[in-house]
Amino acid sequence: MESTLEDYDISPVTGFLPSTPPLRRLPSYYEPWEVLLDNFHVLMLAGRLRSSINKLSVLDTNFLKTLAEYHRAFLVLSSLAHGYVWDKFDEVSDRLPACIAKPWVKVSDYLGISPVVNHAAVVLWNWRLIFPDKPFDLNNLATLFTFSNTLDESWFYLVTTAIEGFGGRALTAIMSAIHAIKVGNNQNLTVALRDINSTIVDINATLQRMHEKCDPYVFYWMVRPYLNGWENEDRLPRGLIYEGVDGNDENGNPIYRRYVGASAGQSALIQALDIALNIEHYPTGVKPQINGHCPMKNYTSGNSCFRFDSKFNNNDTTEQYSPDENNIKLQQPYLYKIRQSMTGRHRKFLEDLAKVANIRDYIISQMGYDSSITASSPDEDMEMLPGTNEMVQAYNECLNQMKNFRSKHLQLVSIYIVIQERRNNSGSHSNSMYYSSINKGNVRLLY
Ligand code: HEM
Repeated sequence: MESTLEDYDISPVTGFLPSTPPLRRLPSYYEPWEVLLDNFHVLMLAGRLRSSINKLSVLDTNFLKTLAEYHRAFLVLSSLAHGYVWDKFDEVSDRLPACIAKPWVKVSDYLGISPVVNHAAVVLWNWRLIFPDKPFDLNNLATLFTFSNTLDESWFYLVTTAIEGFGGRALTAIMSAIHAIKVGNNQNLTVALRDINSTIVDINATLQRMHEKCDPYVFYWMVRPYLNGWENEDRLPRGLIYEGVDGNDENGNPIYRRYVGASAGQSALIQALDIALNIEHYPTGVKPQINGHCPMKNYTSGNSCFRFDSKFNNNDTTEQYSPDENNIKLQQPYLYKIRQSMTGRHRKFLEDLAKVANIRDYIISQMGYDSSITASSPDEDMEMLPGTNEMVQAYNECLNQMKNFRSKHLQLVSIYIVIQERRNNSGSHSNSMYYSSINKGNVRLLY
């Protein structure tokens, strides 16, 4: 791994969030974008968002200088692009004009992400402190932009932003755990594990607050449609044309791009915790062939699950600590795919972390456990380690809290998606042309 968290654009205080609040306005050259965003909701209501965007000239991204400016530009362009494509009062557009598409692709390339709305745009780079002199806290956060102009949408993002805010503590503790292992200090490892545990406890308590101010109806019908991408999307079966970017194929037909939209599954923080604790995701139906189990997390049509890598109980430490990249890639396309929506530096952090994350392996080797403890247990989501040793207990507590996270999250999926979807299927929204057309009976995997 590179030496410090900062090398990966990670703050030891704010984690994957920028260390200072995101920029609220781009330099004056980009005022035409900003003015459109200022007027986003009124223009959409007046049926003039698309025509106003069509009138923009193509601006040069070379005037963007700082990382904060790139983040802001990505948020602005993503918002305008998704407003343009999914305009609530118009037919879906399968083409994005060059004035948005060209700079958006350039900004995305710079950041190492796909040109489609993502977790980084709406969560990591979309907040401000209401009282700048007061601490970062859910009760002191506001969003910079929402598609639906509702408080519910703001709350939906801000709960997730607040969760990301625990990243500084979590990642610092993960790094200390890895260091403690390197120097063989079990006491420090135990302390670090307790710190990791306490951040997951805080994450879970914050996740629970989603219900407070985000109405499932508003989320499902008014927010989620804008967070759609253009992959496996009924209304954009071929994807989206980024005009002025890709040109035509050999037959003279325009080239389409396909990307999935935003999901907090793109949170590098949750993946970092999984990696550090040796919890791994597998998509539905792709159970690993090695021993261990893969309990299905029932996200209706889009199941996602996690398990431990059971290679850990091998005394050959070289094997233990060097995951087989090909094996992982084959088994975890889901995990790798959503990483395309993380910035290049954050993605690199997860890759490097996976190479050195060995907490579970280390504890097992210290405790002298034999291979029988890796046997899968069909009734358990997470395989706790046996024994009352305080280091083992501290590790097991982390697992317990991750289990709690998944269980609380599953409840959110049920309330905010599955139940809403059922209502849709039962026809309770059938009087709305718009709403009934946006989801034709499919439960989308992403928000
Ligand atoms: C109303 C709130 C939420 C809903 C309806 C929701 C829905 C979903 C759905 C449908 C998935 C499966 C698609 C996918 O795997 O990308 C998913 C995955 C995921 N979501 Fe959420 N989510 C919500 C809030 C959150 C929050 C606040 C977080 C915190 C960071 C989060 C973290 C994750 C993670 C890490 C995954 C990947 C699967 C996993 O690790 O278990 N979600 N979410």
